[in-house]
Amino acid sequence: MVESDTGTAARRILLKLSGEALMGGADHGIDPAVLGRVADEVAELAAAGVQVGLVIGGGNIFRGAALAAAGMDRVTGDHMGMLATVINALAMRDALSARGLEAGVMSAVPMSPFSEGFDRLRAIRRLERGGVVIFAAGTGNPFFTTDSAACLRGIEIRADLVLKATKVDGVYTADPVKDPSARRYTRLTYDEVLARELGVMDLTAILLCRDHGMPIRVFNMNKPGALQRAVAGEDEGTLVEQGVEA
Ligand SMILES: Nc1ncnc2c1ncn2[C@@H]1O[C@H](COP(=O)(O)OP(=O)(O)OP(=O)(O)O)[C@@H](O)[C@H]1O
Ligand SMILES: O=c1ccn([C@@H]2O[C@H](COP(=O)(O)O)[C@@H](O)[C@H]2O)c(=O)[nH]1
Repeated sequence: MVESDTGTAARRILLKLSGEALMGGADHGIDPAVLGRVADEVAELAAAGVQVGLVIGGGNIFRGAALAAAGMDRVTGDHMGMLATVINALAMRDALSARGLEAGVMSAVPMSPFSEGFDRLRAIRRLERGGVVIFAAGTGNPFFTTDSAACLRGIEIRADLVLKATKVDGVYTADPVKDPSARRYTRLTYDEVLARELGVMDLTAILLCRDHGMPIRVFNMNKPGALQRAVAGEDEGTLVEQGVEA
């Protein structure tokens, strides 16, 4: 367990990693240095007794909406996007296994022999004995995203919180990549994110967390130590939860 005197330390987390962030400086694919650094951080958490479930996006390979905008059938595009998340999950399993962790991929769609199928109780048992579970293929359904999959799996495995690791420092008044004058929130309620349509996560995911009281912390995965601080309950990025005014 990671200790903190500034907040509640999480015992079990669902960590959502942006696929796009895995590209590093490239314009697609997986940068082995970024993959290795993230795997090191996950291994550090596991060694400290934190139970880690992972969901990785697919934006470094394919996104269904982008494929549809280029003329492809949307459902086929989403299937390709879900397959992209499986590729990322396999890469992460390899990196975690190389660090001595018991790491398994559980796919939302049958993918034998590449991956096991999703099994909630088996996932919880693996987490309880110190293993890491990577939930792949999103929710298994088109028209969803891996943000929703992360919140769904987080709720299913009874995680203490969902951590969204992304390329920006938290949730802002507007997309900070497009608007340099955007200001970061420290805390927000689910309803504030929904009412202000803050685009860092899809709103379906926020609704799901609101309905099940699952807190979400958004933080920058490229900031050294940010993951550890987020798990320790320290003031890092933006916390989205019930009933706390901004
Ligand atoms: N209000 C906002 N606050 C913060 N970020 C925002 C906001 N609106 C839009 N964004 C953008 O949302 C992005 C979140 O992207 P991220 O790559 O983490 O998500 P993803 O689409 O879930 O993952 P993937 O890269 O795998 O598709 C940020 O990089 C940021 O540019
Ligand atoms: O439940 C899901 C999750 C994802 N998809 C498709 O995969 C890509 C990649 O996921 P990101 O969250 O964008 O990283 C997504 O764009 C969808 O096309 C899905 O269909 N269902």
